[in-house]
Amino acid sequence: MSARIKICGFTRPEDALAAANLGADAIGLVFYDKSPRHVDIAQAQAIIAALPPFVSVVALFVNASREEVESVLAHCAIDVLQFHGEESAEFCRSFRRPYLKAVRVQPGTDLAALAAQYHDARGLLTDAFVEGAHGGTGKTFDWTLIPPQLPLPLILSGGLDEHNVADAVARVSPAAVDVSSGVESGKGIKSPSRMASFIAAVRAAQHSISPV
Ligand SMILES: O=C(O)c1ccccc1NCC(=O)[C@H](O)[C@H](O)COP(=O)(O)O
Repeated sequence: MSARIKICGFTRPEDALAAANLGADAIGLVFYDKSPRHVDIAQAQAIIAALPPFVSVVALFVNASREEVESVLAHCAIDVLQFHGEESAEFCRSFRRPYLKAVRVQPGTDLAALAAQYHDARGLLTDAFVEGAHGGTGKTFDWTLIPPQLPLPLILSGGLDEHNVADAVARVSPAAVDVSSGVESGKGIKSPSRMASFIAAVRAAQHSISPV
């Protein structure tokens, strides 16, 4: 299986279209108003409208209320929910949509227990633990903290870029990789050349692992 690629934190339709044309499988929209990559519903609708078919749209929340999540679902064509805060499994599954649970990994994080807790998630997204931040930090974490066999698909995230993603794919064999800062020219502004280099690095790493 080739690693799928999600690029997160779009604020402009043209960047999302460029990502899709370069081969990204999914784009992420941040509905968290403390993020520099935050989008409102109107911005999200414009970004989604720019996408070609078969690119998944992931809506990201940090400890949002039920009403906030439902409002986004009512107004935007969202394929997958991504929860980046302390949301319970019961809350995550209550929307009856595919969801990802993000986990900020540090020594002592029990990923196997979290995979059991969020067993109906489409995947566990592992991100770096940075005090006071919920994501989008551009920081990596110690990938050896990831157990070799998790019962959920692993989406590797946190500080990935065009220089380290091939090594990450070779070491961790994730089901997917997720990137935000590492393909930007500024907060929320995605660089087409960095996105192209990132995607090429993932594909090259995959090819060297399984050439056919
Ligand atoms: O992107 C943000 O600003 C953000 C803020 C709060 C919670 C999550 C956020 N992003 C979530 C993502 O999926 C990022 O892609 C992930 O954290 C990795 O970010 P980076 O290390 O910058 O590649």
